[in-house]
Formats: sequence, structure tokens, C-alpha cells
Amino acid sequence: MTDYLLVALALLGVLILGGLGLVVPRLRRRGEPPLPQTEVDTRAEEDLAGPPVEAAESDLSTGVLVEPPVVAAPPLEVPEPTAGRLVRLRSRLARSQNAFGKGLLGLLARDHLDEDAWEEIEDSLITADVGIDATRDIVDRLRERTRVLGTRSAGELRDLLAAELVTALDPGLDRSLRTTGRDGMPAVLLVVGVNGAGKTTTCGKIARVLVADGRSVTLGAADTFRAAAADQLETWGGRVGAETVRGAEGADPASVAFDAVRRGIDAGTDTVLIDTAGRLQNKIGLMDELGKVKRVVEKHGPIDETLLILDATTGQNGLEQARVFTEVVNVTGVVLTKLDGTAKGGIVIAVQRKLGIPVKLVGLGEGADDLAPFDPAQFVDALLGTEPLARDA
Ligand SMILES: Nc1nc2c(ncn2[C@@H]2O[C@H](COP(=O)(O)OP(=O)(O)OP(=O)(O)O)[C@@H](O)[C@H]2O)c(=O)[nH]1
Repeated sequence: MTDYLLVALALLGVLILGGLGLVVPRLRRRGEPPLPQTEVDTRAEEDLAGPPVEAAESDLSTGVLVEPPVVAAPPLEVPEPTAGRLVRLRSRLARSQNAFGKGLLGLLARDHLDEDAWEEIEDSLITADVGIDATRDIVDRLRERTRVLGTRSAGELRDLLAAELVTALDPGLDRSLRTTGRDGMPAVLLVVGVNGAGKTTTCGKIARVLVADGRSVTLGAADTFRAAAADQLETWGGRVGAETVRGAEGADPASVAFDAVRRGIDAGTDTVLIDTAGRLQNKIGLMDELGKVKRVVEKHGPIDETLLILDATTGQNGLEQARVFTEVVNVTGVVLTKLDGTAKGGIVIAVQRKLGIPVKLVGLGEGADDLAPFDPAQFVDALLGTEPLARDA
């Protein structure tokens, strides 16, 4: 009888311990944060299958340790520092603007600056796309100062011309990029412009500039018109470890832009860069689409910077297109691309004067780091092929 009692008690003990073993892990798991859906699915499968078999670490039949295969992540690129880029890229600018600078300096070096010479100087500036109004201002001021100062030497004239060109470029304008967010939110940059101007390339280059400066970046591929544009952007981002948010081909650009900012907020990135499409048949369509992108993105908060990408080789025509964009979105800065491929560097002056918006960056080639912060004095030096202004002839 006592034996039966002991056996019954032992069985009861085993049952109680077994029951606790089943309950305790469930209680522990209840305190864990919810898992994303994909992870929940994986966990459910794991639970069904029991603990994972660590076959990768040891071969059970032989007892010999087997190394797990190493999958190497593609190496991230280290972009060039941004400081002094315009000086480093000076030769690109000097090469394309050589005729313009040399021509002007040749004219100023003449023994006698008569009416014809001044007219030729005007023509050179207009040919270089400086624009008629700006050219008149520059030449009038140069003539006046030459007369008052009695300036004669070629060196002095060159310095006066350089000073006038710098003045025409409005060196006091704020050209900094607003890439720092507020209240824990990322800064949001919207990139707009007509197709082929270099929007996607410039987004990629800006991402590199930001990464080089220690920022984290999320890219938004809101150019859903051209499928390759999203691939192109993703490739740029992947090279420096920036994530790209994209939608299906033909998806609503505004919703992709919205998702990109959402992702940037969730991931805690410093800057979200949104690439848009410019391929619209008419002004109304452009207004509707860009206006919607702007409105939808602003549900998260204000847009910090809207950059208009302009192809420098399109000259005065580009200015007309630019005006349409400035009517739709609040453009805060211009990026002039392809300045390496035109002798019409004067377009920088015309753009700022016509649009009243600072040129903040210039594209000087197709290379990944061929984008430079714009600096009026360095630009004029490169344009004229002269030494820095402070140095006298
Ligand atoms: N030489 C030179 N080429 C440039 C520069 N910037 C962009 N490009 C080239 O211009 C071409 C068009 O650039 P994209 O970035 O695809 O232009 P996009 O505005 O995004 O074009 P869509 O997506 O069709 O709207 C590419 O071949 C670029 O390599 C530059 O500063 N210099």
C-alpha cells in the first residue's frame, strides 16, 4: 500500500514539473516585442520544426567541425572628400571654357580699348550665355572702373574683369545645402528637373557627398516613369551603403516619395533624397504630379531643400524650362550639370539672375565624384584661366 502511495506521489511530481516546463517558455515569450510579419512566419516554422540542427558547425557522423561558408558583402566605396573639389576639377572647367577666358583676356590685353574692343567683349560674354542684361551691367561697370582708375595693364584689367564676374555671381548668396533634419526627423531633399538633365546621376553624387561627410542617406526612386531610373539610383546608393525605396514601374510617384520619407524616419537616417521624373508632356501634368509629390511628402513635415537640376548645355532654353519648375515647387537651389561639356559657362550668371535662386552645386563630369560645391571666385578663376584674385599680375 505504502509502495503504491510512493509511486502515485512520484507520478504526480513528474506531471507537475512537466506542466511547468510547458507553461514557462510561453510566459517568457509574451513579454517580447512583436516581430515583423516575415520574422513571425519564420519563427512559426522554427517552432514546428523544433530547435535548428547546427549542421553547418559540426558534421554529426564524423564529429569534424565544418566552417560555415563566408558570404562577402560587396565592398563599399569611400567617396572623395568634398572640400576643394572645384579646385581639383578646375581643369575640367578650364578645358571647356578655355576659348571664352582666353578670348576675353586677349581683348583686354589690347593696347587701346576702343569702342570695337568693348563691343567684342560684350559679344564674348553674350556668346558664353551670360545673358544680355548681365553682360551690359558687367561691361558698363568695367568701362567705368577702367576710366576712373586709369587702369591700363593687362593684369589690372584681368583682375577688374574677374571682380566684376564674381560680383555678377552674387557671392553673398547662401549656397549651403540644408541636409540636417529637425526634431529627430531626417532632412528631406526633393530633386526636380526635365528628363535627361542629370537628376538621377546628381542624386547619386549627392548621396556620396553626404556619406563622405559622415551622414546616413535614404534614397527615394520617385521617377517611376523610367524603370531603369530606379535601378540606376539603387546602384548609386548600393555603392555607398544607402538604401533605396522604390515602387513598381508606373507606381504613383507621390506614394513612393511618401514611403521613402517614412523609411528614413523609421531607420533614423539623416537625409532622404527623392529623385523625380521630369518626362511630362505638358505644364499642367507636371504641375499636378510634382505638386502632389510635394503635398504628400509634406504630410511628414516640410521639405528642407528642393534642387532644380539644369543641363548647362541647353543654355537659354533651359532657363525657360526652369521657370516652369519654380512655379510648381519652391526651388531653393540650382545644380548646373554638364558644365564640363559646354563653352557657355556664363549660364551660371544668367540662371541666378533670371531665377533669383543660388547655384549651389555644379556637375563637371560623369564620374561618381564629379560634383562640386559652387564657389564664385574659384569658378571665375577657372573660367578665365587665371590665378586667384588676391595675387596681382
Ligand atoms: N558630362 C557630364 N555628363 C553628365 C553630368 N551629369 C549627368 N550626366 C550624364 O547625363 C545623362 C543623363 O543623366 P540622368 O541622371 O540619367 O538624367 P535624368 O534627369 O535622371 O533623366 P531621366 O531619368 O530620363 O529623367 C547620363 O549619361 C549622365 O551620365 C555632368 O555633370 N557631366
